[in-house]
Amino acid sequence: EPKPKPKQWHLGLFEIGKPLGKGKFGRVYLARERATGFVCALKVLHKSELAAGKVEKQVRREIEIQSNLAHPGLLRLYGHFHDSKRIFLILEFAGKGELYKHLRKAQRFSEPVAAQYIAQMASALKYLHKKHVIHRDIKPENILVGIHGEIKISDFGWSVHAPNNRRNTMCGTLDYLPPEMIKPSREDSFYSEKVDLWSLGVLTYEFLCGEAPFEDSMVMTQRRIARCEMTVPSFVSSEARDLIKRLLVLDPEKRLTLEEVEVHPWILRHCAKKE
Ligand SMILES: Cn1ncc2ncnc(NCCc3cnc(NC(=O)Nc4cccc(C(F)(F)F)c4)s3)c21
Repeated sequence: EPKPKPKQWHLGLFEIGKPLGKGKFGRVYLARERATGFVCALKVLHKSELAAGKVEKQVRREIEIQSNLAHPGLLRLYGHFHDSKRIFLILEFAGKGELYKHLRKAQRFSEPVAAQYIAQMASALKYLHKKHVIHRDIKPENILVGIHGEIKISDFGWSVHAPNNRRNTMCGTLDYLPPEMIKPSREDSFYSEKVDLWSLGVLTYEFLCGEAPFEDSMVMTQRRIARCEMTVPSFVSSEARDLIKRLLVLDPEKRLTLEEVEVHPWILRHCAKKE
């Protein structure tokens, strides 16, 4: 049936609350829709900054991609609107904020906690990949925590439809990028959803060790990723080590599938589904 006509959102509909964080492109505020009391997060982007960063079309793509997604493990984008100078993203509010802050505070997560988070990531990524969307920017900074401690993958600014050989100038940390995105074997090389599986491996390592496996200088990081050179500390259990090793595989096709992640012994041991 025809999609209901989206409401005409505008800033006056919201009461703006405390700042929740600031990213590279603008700030996020707690907000409440006056008419309904509905609490959300409002991300304010300045058109001039987006133009300067040449990322307007990425924001448009994010809005388009996100408007078709609805999963508890993905932070919802409910709508957007703009005025002369700014674009506003109306986002689901994640009550427990940014996961990376919890990780830095705890230094590293216990194996049961890390396994629960990775299982939730796998479930959310399964939904995303079924929609042929690759996130491409899975890292602690892009994961939020809901009021019940559940994870929410957020910021689809770098997501694309698979398969994709778009070679955007990636900005920010290389730590999470798979080899095929750092040094595509051939000019027209395509990469697939498998890039998110590599990042899931990096995330598992960082949850358990408190730092990324290939952290190093820019050049060294690229070389270590390309050669998959990393060592897993001895305090990491052999089952967790096995999962990391089966995700951080150079050949994308040889990485575990999300289904295999969900039934990996390390995941099953810590996330026994309540029968
Ligand atoms: C901190 N915090 N605490 C609680 C909480 N609850 C909800 N949200 C929070 N924070 C906002 C999380 C985001 C979700 N979606 C985003 N999307 C985006 O920022 N897109 C975007 C912008 C500019 C440029 C580009 C581009 F094109 F360059 F990629 C892409 S940011 C919260």
